[in-house]
Amino acid sequence: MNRIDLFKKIQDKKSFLCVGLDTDPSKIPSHLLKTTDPVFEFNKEIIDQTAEFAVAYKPNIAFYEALGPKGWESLQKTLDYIPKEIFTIADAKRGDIGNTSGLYAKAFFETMDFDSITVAPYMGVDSVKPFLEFENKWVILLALTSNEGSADFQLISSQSGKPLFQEVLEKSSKWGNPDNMMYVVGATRGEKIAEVRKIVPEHFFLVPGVGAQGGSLEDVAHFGMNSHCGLLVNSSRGIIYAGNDKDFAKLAGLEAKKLQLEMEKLLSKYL
Ligand SMILES: O=c1ccn([C@@H]2O[C@H](COP(=O)(O)O)[C@@H](O)[C@H]2O)c(=O)[nH]1
Repeated sequence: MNRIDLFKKIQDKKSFLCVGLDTDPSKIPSHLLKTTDPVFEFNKEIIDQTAEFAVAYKPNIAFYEALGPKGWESLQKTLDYIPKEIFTIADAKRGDIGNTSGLYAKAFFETMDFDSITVAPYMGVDSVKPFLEFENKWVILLALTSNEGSADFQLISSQSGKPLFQEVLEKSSKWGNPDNMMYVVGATRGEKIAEVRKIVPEHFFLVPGVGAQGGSLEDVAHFGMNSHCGLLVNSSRGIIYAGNDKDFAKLAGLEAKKLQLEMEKLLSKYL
């Protein structure tokens, strides 16, 4: 899916919602625990109830790999179940020396058919480029993350006097282009989102941190939206754990709808 297709989906659905599939077995409602694959059954019901409101799904890979081979199987089944027109993100935060990155890319883009993967920029150009060699696939590079610890490195001044996240954006935006690279920018970063937008006006941002982490959707749109929307805003726990009984998926659908309606208003306000 290219940037224009993604924008079209956003316009059609009046939504830039990404639903995070951070499926924790300890939070799965008890009636599903007797099925052969509770993680997949949970995801399936969540997808059924939220697909109408979402333009992307983001399974966080940690939740699946922690379960061993069975977890990878649940992940693959989940990926296969997501409707083909919805953008998929492997939130894996990979990146290593070139030949190893190449195999991470093969794992997520070929063995599994994700549209995109999150990548850490710390090891530099040769760790990121192998992911960019896959046609119609996207790298989503960590730029300014939503967690408190992001200040430890991302906000410190580099040799040039600029904060490190600015160096990451300026340098990495030359490795790819707005049609194969996005950036992770936390919803908790407020006005700093505008600083990121100034450096990379055309790129999409994947924005985690609304919902459970308390980031403001209004601020994200105000500081981050561009003429193609340029935003995929993720909520994981706030949606998928809206309920914990037999009606969990219905409640998740209602949460997704609530966010979609807010997004619809923001799209007509800023576009
Ligand atoms: O800066 C970042 C980068 C990634 N994440 C991930 O997004 C989701 C957020 O989950 P919520 O439950 O909506 O808080 C989760 O998978 C994180 O690992 C992030 O939060 N911040």
